[in-house]
Amino acid sequence: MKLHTLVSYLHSFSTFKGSNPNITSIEHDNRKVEEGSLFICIKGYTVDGHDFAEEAVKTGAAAVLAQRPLALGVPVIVVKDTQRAMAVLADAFYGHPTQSLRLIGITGTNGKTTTSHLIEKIFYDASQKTGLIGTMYTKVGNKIYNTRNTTPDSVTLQKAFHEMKECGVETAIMEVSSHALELGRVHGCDFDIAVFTNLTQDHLDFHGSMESYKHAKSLFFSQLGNAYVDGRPKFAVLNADDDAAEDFMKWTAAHVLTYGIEKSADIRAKDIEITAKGTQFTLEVSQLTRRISLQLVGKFSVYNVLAAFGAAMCAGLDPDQILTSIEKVEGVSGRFELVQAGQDFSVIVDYAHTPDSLENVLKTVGEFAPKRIFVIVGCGGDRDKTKRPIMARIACDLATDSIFTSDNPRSEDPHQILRDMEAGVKDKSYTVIADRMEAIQHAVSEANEGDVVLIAGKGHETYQIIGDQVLEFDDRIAAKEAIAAQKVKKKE
Ligand SMILES: CC(=O)N[C@H]1[C@@H](OP(=O)(O)OP(=O)(O)OC[C@H]2O[C@@H](n3ccc(=O)[nH]c3=O)[C@H](O)[C@@H]2O)O[C@H](CO)[C@@H](O)[C@@H]1O[C@H](C)C(=O)N[C@@H](C)C(=O)N[C@H](CCC(=O)O)C(=O)O
Ligand SMILES: Nc1ncnc2c1ncn2[C@@H]1O[C@H](COP(=O)(O)OP(=O)(O)OP(=O)(O)O)[C@@H](O)[C@H]1O
Ligand SMILES: N[C@H](CCC[C@H](N)C(=O)O)C(=O)O
Ligand SMILES: [Mg+2]
Repeated sequence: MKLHTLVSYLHSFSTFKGSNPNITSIEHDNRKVEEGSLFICIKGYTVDGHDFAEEAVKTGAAAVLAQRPLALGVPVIVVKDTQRAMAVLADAFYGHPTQSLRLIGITGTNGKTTTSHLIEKIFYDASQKTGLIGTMYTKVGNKIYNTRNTTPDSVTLQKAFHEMKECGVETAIMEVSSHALELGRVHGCDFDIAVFTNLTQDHLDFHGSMESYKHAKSLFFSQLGNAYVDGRPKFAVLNADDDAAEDFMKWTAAHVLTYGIEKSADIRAKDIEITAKGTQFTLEVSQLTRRISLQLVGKFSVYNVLAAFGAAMCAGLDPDQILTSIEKVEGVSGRFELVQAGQDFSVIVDYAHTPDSLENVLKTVGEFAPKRIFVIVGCGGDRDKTKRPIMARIACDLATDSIFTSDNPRSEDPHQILRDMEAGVKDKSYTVIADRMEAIQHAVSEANEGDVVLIAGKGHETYQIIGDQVLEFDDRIAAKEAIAAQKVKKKE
């Protein structure tokens, strides 16, 4: 696309004179620039992209978009907000892919990954070609790409949608994080269905307060558009049991479908029965009442299922077909995942890394655990510090044995993170073992027949980030190794 054509999509920019090169790609990282790229300078939290513009031009950038004039020998377009302009340009450069894709987004503190995987499974079973973007990976047709962020930056995002279009994807499902909403990563995405799971404490380091965290989430619904846009219906699927839903309902002009367990809702679950192997409940929606048998465990899983069901209903899928798909789902990687290594106690790996998710998962375990519950839990470094003492208290209140350990300390001192956790439980007993492998070994060596060991926080992650190092670490493998070593020890 020619530079002048591309730039014409921007509403306002400082006039520039100069050549009209062909733009071959859009990049905001100079290390990815190729001959003919448009390099976009982003002022980040760590560095300022403007400092890399010269390097980008040396590598072949044909033009630069910046927030201030730069003398570079290639056309420089100046805008007030390059982050916002990047979203507009990426959407245009890739041919507005989401205008002709069914796009379903899921936001909320917990349950985004699980719900998005459920929705993807439903559409896949309905013989649709699907795309998925989220915490675990980006899937385009049959191809899988690793992701750095739950919701990638606007260029990566639009590029993925474009690729989806190229390979015939009809429905794209994506997680929409609050960071993405705040930073405009999803500007330019034409969502058809916006799903809300819940709003509880997390990310206060970034948003500052629950109020502004909620505001970021609300943008998803207020920006959804009218009930019909170009003849396409727009839907907000909201969790009626979460207080925030009432406001989101007011702030969206789209059609609203609610789901819930406690309060009255369009889609309702009743008579829930939870066992270690699954969950049963009765689903009520308009004319349909059906007993559902899930392989997923916990009340929170019921919420995710209701949300996924609601989204699929909005897309016009057959309710019976949707429910058949849902009942077949065995689980999502790293979410309440059982580790079986021949031991006589249960080991569960789960991604609970917020107060609410930890409480939910421990209460769920409490529903069926006959004996002791060991929980191994840590809190991420460079993330919301205020959740640390709260998570420690939840662990001590709901488990019989709490072991505090490290969960991606990143640039922080792991011992300081542990001290922050301990501040919440001065009156309780617990064990602190900073090394995660040792913490798992400790729990495994203490657990007896019928006990449950819950390893929380890292779920599907296959790494431990300590300082700048990303070390290989997988809770599932660690647990298996610990169990095997324990068996050898017992034999000796
Ligand atoms: C706080 C935050 O969101 N940071 C994001 C931000 O990083 P940053 O502002 O530090 O970027 P930076 O390093 O200062 O770089 C500024 C600019 O210079 C460019 N640059 C940089 C270095 C260089 O050598 N050359 C160069 O051109 C960069 O490409 C960038 O355009 O922009 C990066 C590129 O888009 C993101 O990957 C990064 O996410 C980091 C990894 C992160 O940890 N984000 C978390 C907090 C986050 O966003 N989480 C949510 C999910 C949470 C949930 O699921 O609950 C998410 O959506 O992932
Ligand atoms: N609906 C829910 N309500 C509360 N807790 C939930 C819910 N669904 C899942 N959880 C808990 O939260 C953990 C994370 O779930 P999931 O990965 O689906 O959430 P997420 O919103 O994608 O998280 P992230 O923001 O880190 O990407 C699960 O392992 C489980 O413990
Ligand atoms: N999306 C979350 C994931 C947290 C996972 C946990 N293992 C941690 O590192 O804190 C975040 O980036 O805050
Ligand atoms: Mg996720």
